Amino acid sequence: MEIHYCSDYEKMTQMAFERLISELRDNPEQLLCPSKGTSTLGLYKKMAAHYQKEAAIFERLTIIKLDEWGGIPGCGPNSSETHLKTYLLDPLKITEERYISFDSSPVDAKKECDRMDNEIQERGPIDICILGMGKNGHLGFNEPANHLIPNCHIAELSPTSLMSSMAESMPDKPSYGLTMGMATILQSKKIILLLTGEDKKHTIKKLLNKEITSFLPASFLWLHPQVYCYLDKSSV
Ligand SMILES: O=C1O[C@H](COP(=O)(O)O)[C@@H](O)[C@H](O)[C@H]1O
Repeated sequence: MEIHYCSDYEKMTQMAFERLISELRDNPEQLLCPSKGTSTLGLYKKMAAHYQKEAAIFERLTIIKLDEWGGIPGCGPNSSETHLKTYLLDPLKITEERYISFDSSPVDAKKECDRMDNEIQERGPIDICILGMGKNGHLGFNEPANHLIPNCHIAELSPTSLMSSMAESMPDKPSYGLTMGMATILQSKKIILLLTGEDKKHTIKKLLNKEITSFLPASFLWLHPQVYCYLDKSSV
């Protein structure tokens, strides 16, 4: 993991943005997997603003959703779908055929995960995965546990996830999560990890110890050869 210590959130976002833009200029035909959340939001806003200057680098981009809250309406204000649509899909004019996504309220959640695995099989691997990390060290909805799951799966949401700002504002709580598994994430060719938040200090410190454990899913990123981690210094 290549760690870049940044003075604040803005600097962290700018550095990640420059890396991503340079990757897209080198090859605009990429499968990008962006996570939801506040850590990555600044980066998405910069990408949206940049579309006005250099639309061509986004015209062959395909986006795949990392995770989704299960059992809530996809078009509702708190879904990952709405988050991605507002901050990436609409501003970057990503057409339907260039978007792959978990349905938030499928009739059969297991079948929905199998469908996503097939999509990844056919159209993957992910070129660039953009990750934040939960307060408890989760990636997507791969929550700390004594074992982790490789492929797309139904996740039991941890109290930390259910207390996140996104979930807290939901009138009806999600009953489960739909997420890519750890193997799918780790098969990404490149990973950009954004770490920020006073409330994550303790977990970030543990991550920097380089001890790989299923109780800190983000620690598995130490096994990947190309992780670019941008760390907001106010979080260490
Ligand atoms: O629940 C989640 O949280 C992390 C981090 O969210 P943030 O708001 O603290 O940045 C997010 O990256 C992950 O995709 C999501 O499942």
